[in-house]
Amino acid sequence: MTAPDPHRSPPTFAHRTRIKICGLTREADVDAAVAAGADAVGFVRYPHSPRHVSAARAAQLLARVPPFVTPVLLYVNADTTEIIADCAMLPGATIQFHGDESAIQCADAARAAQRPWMRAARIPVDSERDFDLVKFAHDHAGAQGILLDTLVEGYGGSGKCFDWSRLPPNVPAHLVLSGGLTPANVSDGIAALRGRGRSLAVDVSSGVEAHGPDGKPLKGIKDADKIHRFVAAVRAADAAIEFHP
Ligand SMILES: O=C(O)c1ccccc1N[C@@H]1O[C@H](COP(=O)(O)O)[C@@H](O)[C@H]1O
Repeated sequence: MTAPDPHRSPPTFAHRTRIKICGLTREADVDAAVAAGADAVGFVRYPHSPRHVSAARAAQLLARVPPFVTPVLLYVNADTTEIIADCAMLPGATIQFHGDESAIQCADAARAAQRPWMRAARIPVDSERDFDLVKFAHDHAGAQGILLDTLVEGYGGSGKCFDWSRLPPNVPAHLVLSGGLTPANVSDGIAALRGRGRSLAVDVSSGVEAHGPDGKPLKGIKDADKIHRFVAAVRAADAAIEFHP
């Protein structure tokens, strides 16, 4: 066997941006997300969302998910008792708090449900309004990650972007970029956010949904081709930015 050359330059690694596909309501869409290589699949447990699924339906969908793909349950101002009951039915799920919950409410509910949790930071689009993401990350230090979404009426899933360039350069948290991502813009989002947090993941819902014959989005119905193109765009962005340890 040849001895390794000590003068060879160290290997370079392409960073792997993790991917969550959210708002799944159908078996075919869960299968498409998994087949495309998604790391996480999201189920909306907010009754006012057009993508809402019951806990029983989430359990049916989750039953198809293979090992090493993380289910995520999205809540908006839900009761802790509901979250605990869901988590008892839905093994291995991470909790995503996407409403007006305080940091203490998030931490207490997640502790009671014995699950890791993410907190959505809802960033204003209005450039006059500041959002202190570093303070937000400190306030939610118990969160596994901070998910960045656009501040909209109706809490989320709007398909709208915020201005990525206004985020601070160093955020003491694992970041998940969401809000209006699509196969066309996700590589720009990754380039804008890479290196600003401890790690970077992306999350998409509207941007991989199907449209009806009238051109209107079919909320909760995904398009398998868009999911594949979204994942391919993320992988291409990763390959374009090499990471030197
Ligand atoms: O999907 C919803 O209907 C929803 C409702 C309430 C809060 C959050 C919601 N979705 C999440 O919002 C972000 C961004 O979504 P999009 O890609 O802009 O549509 C994402 O985490 C969704 O899961």
